Amino acid sequence: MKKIAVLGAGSWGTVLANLLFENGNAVTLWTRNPKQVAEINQQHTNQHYLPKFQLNAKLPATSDLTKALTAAEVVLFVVPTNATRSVAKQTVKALADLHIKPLIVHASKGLEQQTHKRLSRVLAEEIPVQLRQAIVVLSGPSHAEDVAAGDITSLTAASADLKTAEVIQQLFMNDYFRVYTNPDVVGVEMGAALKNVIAIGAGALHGLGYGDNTKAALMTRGLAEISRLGAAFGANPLTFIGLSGVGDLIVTCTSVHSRNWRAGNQLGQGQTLKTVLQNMGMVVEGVATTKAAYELAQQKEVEMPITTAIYHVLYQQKDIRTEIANLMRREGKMELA
Ligand SMILES: NC(=O)C1=CN([C@@H]2O[C@H](COP(=O)(O)OP(=O)(O)OC[C@H]3O[C@@H](n4cnc5c(N)ncnc54)[C@H](O)[C@@H]3O)[C@@H](O)[C@H]2O)C=CC1
Ligand SMILES: O=C(CO)COP(=O)(O)O
Repeated sequence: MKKIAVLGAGSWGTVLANLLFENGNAVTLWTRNPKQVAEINQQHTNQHYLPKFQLNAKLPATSDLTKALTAAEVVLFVVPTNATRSVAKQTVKALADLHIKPLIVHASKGLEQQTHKRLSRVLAEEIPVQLRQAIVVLSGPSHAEDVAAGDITSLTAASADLKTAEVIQQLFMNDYFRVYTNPDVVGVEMGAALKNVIAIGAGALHGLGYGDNTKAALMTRGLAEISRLGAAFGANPLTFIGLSGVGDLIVTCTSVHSRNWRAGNQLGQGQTLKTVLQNMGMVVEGVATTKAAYELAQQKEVEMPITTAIYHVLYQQKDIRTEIANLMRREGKMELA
């Protein structure tokens, strides 16, 4: 049993907080939105992010960060990628004032827009080592809606410090939630971030009316790109055939729960990116990560034709069908090169 602060009450933070609570931990869920706090504490629901889900009536929420962090042994960050640095900055003073040195975990999936950094690096930069223990990344194929329904789910806890990853593994495991460990933090975070880009592509193909062959081709060649860029940053290529690679790619490219897939689907049906993002009401991580991935690929001279095509559509208003045609007209290649 541990004292845990979960920071972020979107769909994923809410479900993870509930799961950790029902696993017997003392959990406090933090959100900046006082109305959401009142709803969680009084109705035990979070209608905007998780319609129909009834939370454990004893799970407490607060908008007071210091209160959430009091005596915390584990702090779980689950805010969108581009909010992680600012939330980490806010925790630092509280950690110092409270004289605590918790384990740090994050379960978000993206590359920071301005710096293109992975989130474990962002957290390591913002939270000094004297205020924290090791950092663990929790990732894998896991839509909040399915976990809320008790669907069997497997994830990976990645850390350079495997002993700490094992602590986190034990905290989350139960009859429907199985966690593996992995020392390859780079591979796990790159797989998690980059699959969102390919999921936008998979949704777009669906919206345009393409069939299963096309989607399988996109996912497979998308995985080749993810692996190439990840390897250029030192990832173990085998990580990409694991839960945070192909596993998460499959679920995000095929599930109607995926915000990235749904955004792509609507783009494929002819809606503008602006309208799609306005109507989603939740984070679509793949949009910012597409730009980061495109720029990293240029920097590292890694070939990422699908990511480049998606970048053209999202950031240069190029036509999706023309981009698909251009991809198909490239010269023939060796598959494993
Ligand atoms: N929803 C899911 O099924 C899964 C989501 N994830 C990842 O978890 C992360 C969070 O996703 P969701 O919970 O789905 O997002 P969401 O869009 O459902 O909710 C985001 C939450 O963060 C809060 N927030 C946004 N900006 C903030 C800021 N600047 N400061 C403080 N709080 C802020 C919002 O108020 C909201 O409570 C993302 O990186 C996503 O890729 C990972 C696995 C599954
Ligand atoms: O990461 C996820 C599932 O593993 C969630 O994907 P979306 O952000 O596309 O909903």
